[in-house]
Amino acid sequence: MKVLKATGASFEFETALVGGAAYDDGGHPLPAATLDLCRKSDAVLLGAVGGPRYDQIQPPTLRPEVGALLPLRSELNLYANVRPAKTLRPLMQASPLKMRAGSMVDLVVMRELTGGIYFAKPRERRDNGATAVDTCIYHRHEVERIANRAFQIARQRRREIVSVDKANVLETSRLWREVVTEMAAKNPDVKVTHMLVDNCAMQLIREPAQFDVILTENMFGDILSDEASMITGSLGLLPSASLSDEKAGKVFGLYEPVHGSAPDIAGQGRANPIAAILSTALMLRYSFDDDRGARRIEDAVEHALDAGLRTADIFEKGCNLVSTREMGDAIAFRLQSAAL
Ligand SMILES: NC(=O)c1ccc[n+]([C@@H]2O[C@H](COP(=O)([O-])OP(=O)(O)OC[C@H]3O[C@@H](n4cnc5c(N)ncnc54)[C@H](O)[C@@H]3O)[C@@H](O)[C@H]2O)c1
Ligand SMILES: CC(C)[C@H](C(=O)O)[C@@H](O)C(=O)O
Ligand SMILES: [Mg+2]
Repeated sequence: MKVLKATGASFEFETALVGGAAYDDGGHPLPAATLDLCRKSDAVLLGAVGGPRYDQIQPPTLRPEVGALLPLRSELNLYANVRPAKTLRPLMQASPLKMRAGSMVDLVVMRELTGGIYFAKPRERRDNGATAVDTCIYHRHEVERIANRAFQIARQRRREIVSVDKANVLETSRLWREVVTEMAAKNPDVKVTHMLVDNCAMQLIREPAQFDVILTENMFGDILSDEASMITGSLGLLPSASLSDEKAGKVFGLYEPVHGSAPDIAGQGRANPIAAILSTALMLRYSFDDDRGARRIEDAVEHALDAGLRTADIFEKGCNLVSTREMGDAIAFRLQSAAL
């Protein structure tokens, strides 16, 4: 919010509880008032939910992830999850991969977000708990709509989609591949290839530069986006946009970092705020049709890094170690001074 205010544009902010904070307050991680407020808004900024304090709540449907984050995504129809991963120029050395041309990354994971094994039923225990069941279901229209968004995004980039699945084993993946193949024939301006998810996990480390758009289902996208983040240097750098259908030229979206609540470092001023800050840039780009504003935020982030500021996760010798707040302040300050 500090960074958005520093852009000089006018926003009306309202806040609402979600996750553990909402559970502590009223016994439910997604209060009806929070969902209503999201529905009435043009866009939602979300702070990560979850943490060890809430991992044992029974039933699991009252936990922050299953009881709040997933219902928010499905209730708001946020089926298209855009997760860009890009090597930032000042952080060329921050990747644990040996830096050579092939290990630079500039890709987008297009993750299907409201279907698959995260949502399908039955999901239950049987035999007094000794057997566990999760179900993976995909419908043709769910694949079509996320693939359509991937084609749109690819057209703004290098026009290459790698569709990632496990079609050698899973029936849902065979449907996925069938539908994407049909759609590729109708969109010949975009190059579409297919890759099995285990190979993709390996190729991301071997030569991440080969990827432009990775189109994939819910759980594979969750895993591959965390993997892609590390190629850029830290999970603390990766933003995400979860988008609904376009209505009357407007795209409703929820914006959050790819990372979680980082309980191991929470409250110590060590978390990198850049993933959250870059998520506000995606908000301007997708929900407010303000690409210039988005670029200004992205430039301010790069400026702070160019100035040598580093939170602990991306610290390198010779740089200036700063706290979460100091990094946020520096980025906001840059935006304010650039606006003068
Ligand atoms: N969108 C969300 O709300 C979301 C996403 C992922 C995980 N979670 C939840 O978060 C909790 C913790 O999960 P986890 O530990 O597996 O994943 P996590 O993403 O919270 O943390 C994984 C590792 O990355 C580090 N990290 C994460 N964000 C960072 C940042 N901004 N700066 C520096 N380091 C950072 C953490 O310190 C940790 O070592 C769980 O309850 C999980 O369900 C929530
Ligand atoms: C917290 C969890 C439910 C969530 C997911 O798996 O989608 C997170 O890992 C993410 O990537 O947004
Ligand atoms: Mg995840």
